[in-house]
Amino acid sequence: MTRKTVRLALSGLGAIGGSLLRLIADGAQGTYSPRGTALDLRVVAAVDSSGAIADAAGIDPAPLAAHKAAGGRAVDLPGVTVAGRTVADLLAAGVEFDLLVEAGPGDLETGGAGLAAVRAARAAGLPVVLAAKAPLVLAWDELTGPGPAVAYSACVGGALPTVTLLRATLTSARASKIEAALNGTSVYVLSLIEDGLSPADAVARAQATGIAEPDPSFDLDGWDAACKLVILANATLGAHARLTDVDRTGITDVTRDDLLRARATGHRIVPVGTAVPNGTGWRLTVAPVALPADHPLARMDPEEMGVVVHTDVAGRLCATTREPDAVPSAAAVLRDILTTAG
Ligand SMILES: NC(=O)C1=CN([C@@H]2O[C@H](COP(=O)(O)OP(=O)(O)OC[C@H]3O[C@@H](n4cnc5c(N)ncnc54)[C@H](O)[C@@H]3O)[C@@H](O)[C@H]2O)C=CC1
Ligand SMILES: N[C@@H](CC=O)C(=O)O
Repeated sequence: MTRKTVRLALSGLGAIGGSLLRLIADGAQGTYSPRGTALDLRVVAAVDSSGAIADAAGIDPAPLAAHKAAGGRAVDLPGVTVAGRTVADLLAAGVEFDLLVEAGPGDLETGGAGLAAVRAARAAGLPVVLAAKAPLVLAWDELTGPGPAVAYSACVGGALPTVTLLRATLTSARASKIEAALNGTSVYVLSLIEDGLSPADAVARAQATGIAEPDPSFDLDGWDAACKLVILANATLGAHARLTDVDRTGITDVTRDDLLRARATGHRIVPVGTAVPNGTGWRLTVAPVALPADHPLARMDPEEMGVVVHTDVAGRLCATTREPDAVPSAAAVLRDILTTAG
């Protein structure tokens, strides 16, 4: 069996980055890639809002995760070299790595530090695994065009391999509609409000799980769902969509009375991203929708996300995933690392 060391740079050390570090510490080393190579994953660089750190011998992932979980700054971790503030600084300082994982906050205006990090890595010939969606949504053609690989399965429904599933299905069938409830925070928050929690308490509970965005309005106003719909539509329908193409309504105006009234008439209000053909392309919408109780997305439990694809000849395909915290998305990042580097 071939063994290969993969040197990782990890940008973003929060819920996703921390969970990934713990997965690596718990035994991802030696994990077999899809091509059968045994991979030894070594974190040689890490970046958070305090700056960039490096150690060519490897930064022990468990102490780094514990340091961050305790509120520490990366640059204060004992025994590492501080090498500037960004991924570009790491590269300029001669820090060598094989793959960048981008798990920092998203900036939907400019792409922010995340997009800059991805561009720096690719300019250096390095592949990238994304948890952050903003770089992909803003620079779709660039990041999916020629150049080093960019893997992004964690961006579109956590551990649920939505893109793989839809691409396989649509090889021999045409989609007449896609329905995607892929913002876990909105699904969870609406369920808690229906159970009687105040909106503020419901959001606080979602934040405590680690699934909410650093700024939860990114979830509640439908931005995260819109990003996921754009990525899904571009990756599987060839939609060439941008964020501005999505007709977006968040969940903040949905009240407990609305939720209970829907229940009383045999419905459930679910935040859904929908893609339907509009003659020339695809009409993309994100909105809370009252679905009949027997609809697959109405049957989800509060911690589930799901996707439904209606086709001409392959029937109606549904898939759901239960993700109570950020670990399944970190597992999706790990899956992309193994697939990309193995
Ligand atoms: N939490 C989840 O379940 C999922 C999150 N994502 C995406 O992954 C990304 C990270 O999410 P979380 O870990 O939940 O966020 P988080 O808020 O828990 O962590 C963000 C991390 O980024 C760091 N950071 C801030 N500014 C930075 C900069 N300029 N350069 C590098 N790092 C910087 C922070 O110090 C923190 O360590 C987001 O883009 C999110 O949309 C994707 C799938 C699931
Ligand atoms: N904030 C997101 C996390 C994953 O993308 C969500 O709630 O689904």
